[in-house]
Amino acid sequence: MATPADTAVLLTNLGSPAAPTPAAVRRYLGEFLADPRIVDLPRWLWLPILHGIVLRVRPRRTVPLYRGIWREDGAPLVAVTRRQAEGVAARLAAAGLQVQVAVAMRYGEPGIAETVDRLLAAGVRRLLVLPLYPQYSATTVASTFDALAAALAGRPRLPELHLVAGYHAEAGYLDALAASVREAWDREGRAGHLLFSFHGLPRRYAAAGDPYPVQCRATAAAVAARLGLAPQAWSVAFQSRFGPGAWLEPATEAVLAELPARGVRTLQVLCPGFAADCLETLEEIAVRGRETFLAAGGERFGYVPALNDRADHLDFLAALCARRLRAWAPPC
Ligand SMILES: C=CC1=C(C)c2cc3[nH]c(cc4nc(cc5[nH]c(cc1n2)c(C)c5CCC(=O)O)C(CCC(=O)O)=C4C)c(C)c3C=C
Ligand SMILES: [Fe+2]
Ligand SMILES: [Fe+2]
Repeated sequence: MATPADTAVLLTNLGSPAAPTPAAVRRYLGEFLADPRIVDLPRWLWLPILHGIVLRVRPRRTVPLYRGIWREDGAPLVAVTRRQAEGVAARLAAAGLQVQVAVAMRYGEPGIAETVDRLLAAGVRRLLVLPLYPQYSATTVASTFDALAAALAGRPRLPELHLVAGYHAEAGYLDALAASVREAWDREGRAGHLLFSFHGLPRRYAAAGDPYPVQCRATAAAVAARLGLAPQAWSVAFQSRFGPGAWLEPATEAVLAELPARGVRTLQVLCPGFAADCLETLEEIAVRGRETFLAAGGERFGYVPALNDRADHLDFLAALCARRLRAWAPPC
């Protein structure tokens, strides 16, 4: 079945600074951390802290980390998302679906507003938005929706919209994760433990009804079942804690420091919540996480890369889009 050419698929992800420089990191963090979905403190309290302290201090720490992961084609997260879009576009075309596939970042470039403007100017009347966050969170998926709504505000003519609000239990996603672990086992041997590390979240967001931690645990359990892992051979932890206050536990950093004392000498870490490798995986886990585990007495540490542009990942993402597009009744 052919879908009209006035249909577009928009793949979105979080975004990265435009360059690994203090000014670019400050600009990116300023946009990111001013999002009330990310930091829900009252504006009168948070904005002076953000501008007076965080944006002065944090770039000093993270610019060198971004420099360490930067590649010829820029920030890994953005470069990988572009490759994902190319792969999804090729697969949808091969399946007979005539759609444009575009990329936008929630923070930084290319922005959601400019991308939506461009698509609408090109005649797009139906927009399928796929935020590349497998586990739903208000901080990510709902924030993407907010940006989309802002981009459309005041327009006389809105497109039809479809938002994919997570895919944590989709078989194609879980199969690709399990395959990526099996390939790591073939490459470097099977470690004594598999740690599933997800990006963390303030505990009060989960208490207010964000299903994110429940979905993270469900994803991990489903992958562990596919791999036939015994209960003691895997566990879940949450990384990338930011600021004071209680975040989801256990913290990845603490688990990495404790595992050797619990008899785990060889470890592999999988980060299923990240559709593309980024600062939080390539630096926080693959570099700093490794150091923490080895310094605590661990002997072998392996980071299993994100699904990135693996063929099975792109097959799954394209199939997900195709299913939603085909179920979308033609406009009257
Ligand atoms: C209160 C702060 C933060 C919340 C809540 C949060 C949720 C959240 N983030 C991701 C995915 C990513 N986060 C990334 C970087 C990053 N995250 C925060 C803070 C919060 N995230 C900061 C300040 C940063 C920037 C880096 C730093 O200064 O430490 C990234 C990587 C970006 C990159 O450029 O590579 C991703 C991806 C999810 C999935 C999530 C909620 C579930
Ligand atoms: Fe984050
Ligand atoms: Fe981090």
